[in-house]
Amino acid sequence: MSDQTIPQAAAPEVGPEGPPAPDGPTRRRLLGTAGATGLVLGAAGAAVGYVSAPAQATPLSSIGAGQVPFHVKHQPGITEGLQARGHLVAFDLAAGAGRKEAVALLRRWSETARRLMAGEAAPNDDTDVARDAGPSSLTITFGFGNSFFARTGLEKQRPVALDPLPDFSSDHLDKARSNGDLWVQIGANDALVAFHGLRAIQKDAGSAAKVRWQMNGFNRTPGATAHPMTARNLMGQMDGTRNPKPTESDFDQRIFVPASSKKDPAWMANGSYAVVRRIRMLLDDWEKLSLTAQEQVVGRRKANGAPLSGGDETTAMDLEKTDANGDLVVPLNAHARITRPDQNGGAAMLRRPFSYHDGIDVDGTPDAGLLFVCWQADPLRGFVTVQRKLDRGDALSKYIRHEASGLFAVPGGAAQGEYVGQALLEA
Ligand SMILES: C=CC1=C(C)c2cc3[nH]c(cc4nc(cc5[nH]c(cc1n2)c(C)c5CCC(=O)O)C(CCC(=O)O)=C4C)c(C)c3C=C
Ligand SMILES: [Fe+2]
Repeated sequence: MSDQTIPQAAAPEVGPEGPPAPDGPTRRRLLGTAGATGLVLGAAGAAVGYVSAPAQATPLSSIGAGQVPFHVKHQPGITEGLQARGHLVAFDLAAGAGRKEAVALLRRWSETARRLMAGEAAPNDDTDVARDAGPSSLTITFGFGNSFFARTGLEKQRPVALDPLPDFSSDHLDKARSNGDLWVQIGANDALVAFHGLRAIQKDAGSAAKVRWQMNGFNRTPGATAHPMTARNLMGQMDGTRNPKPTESDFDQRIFVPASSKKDPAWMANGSYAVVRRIRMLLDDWEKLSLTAQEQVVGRRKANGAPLSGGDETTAMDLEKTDANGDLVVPLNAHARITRPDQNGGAAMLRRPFSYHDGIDVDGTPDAGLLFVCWQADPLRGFVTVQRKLDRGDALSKYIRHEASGLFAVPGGAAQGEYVGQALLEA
């Protein structure tokens, strides 16, 4: 199994003629051809309807061609750059389904994920939704919730780290949209490719599992701005500046379970724990604040993400700096101050969220915010430690509401010929 060293999804090597094919063009090559050619012809010939694609190969655009490998040390969808579109979906095993059905399901899901991530058709009944696109950096990531283990008779394999998250005073959680036996995260840089993945995963579930909840999210399209590495959230802030970087020496130790872990079961080696929170943003209240007030809430400049103590986005925050009146320039309750690892006993997590917008309530309030997904080797030391601190006095808390929650054990990536979770299910 190869090491996963791809901070951004890589485009496959596709020459002007497409990838070499031993016995004629591959399906993906044809898909790319049809997509690109159809686009050009479609613009010119809209009045005469669709034109069938000629057989010459035309390379996919760089976004369509982005491909993330499936058989890697850590599951895909954790360290890759943010994707433009995301779907989160949780399933509960059906009544009467147990370990045997779970094995078959994870086998089906893994094969579907492997194929779709390579830009191939789904194994059964492909819906053709992504026919004209490449893999568009599709990732499909699988996790297990606390309730999965009793359902499958695998209680002894349940990680202690999956103990339910504590209640936080600011929680407004909807139980029906929280947790679940199984969790799947689907991300891609194209909305149709992502939906295609979601539909295939749902169809694969068949009678073995039923959807418990499902959420849709989005991020900026790659290449759409001059600051490709730091995205903005729906409050307009640069969000992700201080994320741990794969190049840092302690990155793996903070984000992934080591094979030598004494507190995690062996099947979690190279895995990670995902905390998922649907956090609504109270945008009407937030947008009434002046720019200065918004910056005081976060502790960073809105325009460029620089700390209020000065410099640019990457400048270290000076926590002690005072203004002419002797007041701290980064307020004591500023979000970016109190979430820092050095204020939380070293607690760190990799935040990899999607924004969401689920329409407008009857009173005109947007149902919009953040599908906050964070990754860590230990959720108690990571998310829980920081959220407890935020619960005690985060200036941002007046403007957000946690509405749903999930905690999932995400095993390491599947080796060639294996399926995700095999080490657990065949333990
Ligand atoms: C419990 C963990 C966290 C929750 C929940 C959370 C919600 C949340 N955050 C923002 C906006 C920003 N967060 C920023 C930094 C930041 N946030 C957390 C943790 C949670 N945030 C951490 C660990 C950090 C990094 C701290 C550090 O290492 O210094 C920032 C600043 C820029 C950045 O570093 O990303 C912003 C902006 C929102 C809007 C939100 C809920 C909707
Ligand atoms: Fe934050």
